[in-house]
Amino acid sequence: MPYKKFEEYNIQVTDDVKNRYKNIIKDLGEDTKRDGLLKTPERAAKAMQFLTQGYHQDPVDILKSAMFKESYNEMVIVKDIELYSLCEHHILPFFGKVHIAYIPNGQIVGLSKLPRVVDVFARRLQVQERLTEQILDCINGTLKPQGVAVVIEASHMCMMMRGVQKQNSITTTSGFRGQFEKIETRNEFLKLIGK
Ligand SMILES: Nc1nc2c(ncn2[C@@H]2O[C@H](COP(=O)(O)OP(=O)(O)OP(=O)(O)O)[C@@H](O)[C@H]2O)c(=O)[nH]1
Ligand SMILES: [Zn+2]
Repeated sequence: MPYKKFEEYNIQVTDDVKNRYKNIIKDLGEDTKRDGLLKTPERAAKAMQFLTQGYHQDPVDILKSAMFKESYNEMVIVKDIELYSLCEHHILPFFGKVHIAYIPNGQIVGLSKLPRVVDVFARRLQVQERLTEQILDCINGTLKPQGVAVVIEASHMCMMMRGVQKQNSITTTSGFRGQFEKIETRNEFLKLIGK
């Protein structure tokens, strides 16, 4: 979509979501005319648009914008990438860290593009398992490295603030492609990220 059209669409979405939030706040028992709540529907709408902006971004374009020919063919690891996403079952946050490694196959990628790809997929309604696979498949399919590995460690607010109310459980998911399917390479990566 051209940028101007997208901006117009975005303003329309803010307006629609804002009106729905106003009803939700009322239904939940609050007074929407209370001073502190007057702008809340609009703020909440904009916050949710920010947190789901990944639907309108292309992670393949992001990677392709900074791929460079290089002969380096050892493991590249970017670890401890902060993650904030929304669980698709409760629309509550889950958050933690992502560790990514790849072994180049003639091309390297600008390092910042890896966290950017994480954000594109994280800023959608997600489950941790699918998020892990989407990051993995995007890097594998675009950069075509000799191998790629992704590990995510996250805490889910839906298990903390409500439901089972467990404060200290951490969920780990992982995925490995290419060279990382070999146990020695996978173990080297896990050792380097301290696992
Ligand atoms: N596999 C997976 N499950 C998730 C994720 N985020 C939240 N969930 C789970 O999704 C499940 C939804 O289960 P339901 O029984 O339909 O929902 P619920 O009644 O709210 O469940 P409780 O959370 O157990 O109270 C829960 O077990 C959540 O813990 C995720 O990223 N991956
Ligand atoms: Zn949840």
